[in-house]
Amino acid sequence: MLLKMEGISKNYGDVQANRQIDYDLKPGEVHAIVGENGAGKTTLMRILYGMEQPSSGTIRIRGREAHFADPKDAIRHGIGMVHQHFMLFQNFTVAENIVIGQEPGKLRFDRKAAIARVEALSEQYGIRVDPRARIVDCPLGVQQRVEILKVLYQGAEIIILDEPTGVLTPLEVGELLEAIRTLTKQGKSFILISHKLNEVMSAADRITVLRDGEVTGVLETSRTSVEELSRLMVGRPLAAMDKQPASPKEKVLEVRELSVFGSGSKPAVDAVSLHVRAGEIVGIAGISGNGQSELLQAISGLTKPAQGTVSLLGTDVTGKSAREFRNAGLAHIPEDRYVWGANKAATVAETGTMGHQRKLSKLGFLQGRAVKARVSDWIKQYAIKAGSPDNETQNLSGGNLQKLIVAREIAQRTPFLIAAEPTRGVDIGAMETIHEQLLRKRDDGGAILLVSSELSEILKLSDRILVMYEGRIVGELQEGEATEEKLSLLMVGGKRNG
Ligand SMILES: Nc1ncnc2c1ncn2[C@@H]1O[C@H](COP(=O)(O)OP(=O)(O)OP(=O)(O)O)[C@@H](O)[C@H]1O
Repeated sequence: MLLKMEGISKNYGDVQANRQIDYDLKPGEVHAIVGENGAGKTTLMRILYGMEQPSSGTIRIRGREAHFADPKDAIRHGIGMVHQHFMLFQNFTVAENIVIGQEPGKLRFDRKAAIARVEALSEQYGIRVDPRARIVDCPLGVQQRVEILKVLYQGAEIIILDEPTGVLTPLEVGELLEAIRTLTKQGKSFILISHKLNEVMSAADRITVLRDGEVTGVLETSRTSVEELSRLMVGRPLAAMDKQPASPKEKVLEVRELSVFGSGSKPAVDAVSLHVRAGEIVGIAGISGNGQSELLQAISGLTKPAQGTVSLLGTDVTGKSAREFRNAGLAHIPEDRYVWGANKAATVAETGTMGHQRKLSKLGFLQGRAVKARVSDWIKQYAIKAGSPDNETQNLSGGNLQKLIVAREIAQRTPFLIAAEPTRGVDIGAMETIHEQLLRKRDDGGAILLVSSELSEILKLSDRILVMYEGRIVGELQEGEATEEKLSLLMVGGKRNG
């Protein structure tokens, strides 16, 4: 056995994040780990990568007991980790990022040698990159390949992939799965952490399921199903969702000829017009980086547009502040929960009021008890593993923080909601709850603009779908006529037939 983790436990105060976990990995194997938010997946991997020490348990590599004081130790033992948020230097080239820490050249950085090494590595493992390209200019799929080459350069035999497909396009997901297949043929092994059970089923040989810090099953992929995995993860079968046709009413959001400049010389959003009515969900499909982020920032008051107008319920709010947008009826589940949605040092209750303090204040004082009661309700309703409302936000697992922000924004009962990647990083049970809540808001007359890189999510929830490509809306499809194929074609700039 290449890797054997035995009886791993980890406590954080009263929280038992890992309980007596056994996990092993063979050479050339993909062994996935699945489980609800807060089940303990990240904790187990942080232990394997030397970022945390277990409270008890042992790790063996090829039969020999190993102790990792820090990630450098883990790397020396052949363990590499590709994090959910890539850790590359944006202004450096691909080659520089790969060799950093073990650069060729004694006194000066030997650029030519670095490029040659990266070319050889890329050839050896069949993973294509341009060593001279700067990271800022590389799409996310390429950046991920750079991360994988970087750990291979460091000598990794075991590669941990933490939620690797969250930010990828369908095409890039296919390329990643192909790269995994090529590397396992060469004897490399993968630990794959993912909430996407279909991808897990197609990539993994075995799957370990965690629930509340414990192993509830170790399954051969060929002998299990998505249904069995869900049951082991969540402890109950998932119900099919019932979506009634929409009955759209008055226009709530109206955007006219909106243009926004981003970092490039061309507008990131180019004369976009759209509207969302009360009682409908309008989905925006598109490969990330086609202007969706800039569009959302301009229609939520985070940036000012160069041109065009935005109105909410008939009031022109163009160029107003985020607070004025909120006062005019906006709630916003932001794309990046750490940049816009939460303050890590705040308590769970404070994060639960961010952006909405005024509504919860009397005579300028925040009503602490009322806030805690509300947050406690959400904790129950969305099954958020948060401990108490006084806990620190930074102790929440990624998916639990996402659930808290979603709960906060839906609970405002505003006429308009922007939902950007609302289920990124959340488990299938929570995804079901979030989808139900979004539909309920729509049925209560809310107008929702949904932006998601998950086509299945767009197709499941939207009443109308707009496709964004290079800053423009290049197509509009009604609920019944949209398919994954039609959307995918429009998303890469292709024309719609018939
Ligand atoms: N530093 C910490 N202090 C206190 N509690 C923590 C800390 N890190 C994690 N936890 C808790 O340990 C539990 C397991 O968290 P972990 O991040 O391992 O879950 P996960 O399965 O990776 O979840 P997700 O799918 O949301 O990423 C959670 O209840 C979390 O709140």
